[in-house]
Amino acid sequence: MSLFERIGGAPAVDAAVDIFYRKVLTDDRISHFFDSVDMDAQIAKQKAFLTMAFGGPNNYSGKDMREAHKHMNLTEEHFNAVVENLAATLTELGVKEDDINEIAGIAISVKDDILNK
Ligand code: HEM
Repeated sequence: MSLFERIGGAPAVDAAVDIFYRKVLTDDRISHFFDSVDMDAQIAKQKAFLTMAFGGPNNYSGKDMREAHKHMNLTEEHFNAVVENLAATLTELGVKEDDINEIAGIAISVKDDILNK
């Protein structure tokens, strides 16, 4: 069973991304990055991206991670804040610790791209 199926499929990813961005937008460390972002579009892209990253159906047609974040001057602290908000969201939704660790590992695997290193 894929990670996508284990955590509860599309309804679980939908719930997770909605709660995740609510947290991000109230997190002073990172909310400013989203000031002029169309959040409905962002939420849709993130749902498609995470679905693909978790081994679900691949309908992601957005930018690759390096291209998407290139001009933001993101630091390790920004990256860690995002992962923290994602892990807190998954914990709230009752996702098992092993699965959260696997998801954190996926996030870390794209870290150098996100930070443009
Ligand atoms: C594991 C880490 C991350 C993942 C998987 C991720 C994923 C994505 C995806 C899929 C997009 C849409 C790309 C597109 O427009 O086609 C995006 C855009 C964006 N990301 Fe991330 N991201 C991550 C980390 C971060 C961090 C650390 C920040 C800032 C704190 C950030 C801020 C943004 C912003 C502001 C956009 C919108 C760009 C725009 O529409 O102008 N992301 N991200």
